Amino acid sequence: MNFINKLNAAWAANDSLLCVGLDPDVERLPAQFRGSPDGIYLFCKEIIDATADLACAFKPQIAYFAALGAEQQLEKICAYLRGKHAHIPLILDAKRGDIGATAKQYAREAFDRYGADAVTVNPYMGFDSVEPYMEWQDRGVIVLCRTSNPGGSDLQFLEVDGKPLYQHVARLVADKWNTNGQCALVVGATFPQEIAQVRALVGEMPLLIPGIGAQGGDIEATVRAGRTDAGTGMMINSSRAILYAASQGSEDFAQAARRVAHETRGAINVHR
Ligand SMILES: O=C(O)c1cc(=O)[nH]c(=O)n1[C@@H]1O[C@H](COP(=O)(O)O)[C@@H](O)[C@H]1O
Repeated sequence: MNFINKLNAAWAANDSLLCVGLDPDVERLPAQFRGSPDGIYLFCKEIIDATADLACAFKPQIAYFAALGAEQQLEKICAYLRGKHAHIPLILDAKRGDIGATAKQYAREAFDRYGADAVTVNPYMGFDSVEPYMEWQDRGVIVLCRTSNPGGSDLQFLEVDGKPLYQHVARLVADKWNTNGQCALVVGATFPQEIAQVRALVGEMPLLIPGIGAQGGDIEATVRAGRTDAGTGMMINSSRAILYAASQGSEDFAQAARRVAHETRGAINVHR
């Protein structure tokens, strides 16, 4: 099943637009996982099992693994997801962007090494830097458009031909790059007005929307701006607010993650 079909199926099966982000910061892991050679994997595995029926996608962020030389644990997490929760899309958050020959290697990393259903990429270097990912026609290519961070405005808000740059990215991806129907866009929950602008430009294209939870994005405004007529169209990501939901020592971390994931899915669904 290709990425878009798998996403549609997961939206329906779990009645969820919530993407659970896997950003395992060793400093914040419960004590039993710190210092253990497989600790990151084991922590993420418990989070995954605690939230798999509440999520429409899982999104591991590669930097948390690469910084520690812990790619083998990421490989194990991806293999576990593909085996035990094969119906939930696996998005590798890598935000790659490079010349075509190098992009091909990044695509092999995301799709062959980690077996991801989709990967995040940066459009700054243009179509030939994104095209290599599209050779994997059954996978998703999720292009940064209007990112959630304040500094995203430095470039993405620059006016070009009377429109902010992020709108050109949205149009370019929707009208030209998405030849195989496998693209999605990243738009931050911290900018609901821009989510609405992007939705108006790209029709039903799925949007990956990080920025609720730890970054403070407004769930109601996000959902109202980004939903499609079918009440779907979004992968609304939360990472730290779910991973580190347990208050110091007083609550089991996996139960706390489940509680917050459940509340977040509910808060999203109220406005769909
Ligand atoms: O591509 C992303 O996932 C992404 C894009 C963006 O504009 N903003 C953003 O926060 N992200 C990622 O989404 C996650 C947000 O994490 P929390 O703020 O902890 O929910 C991190 O893994 C970020 O790298």
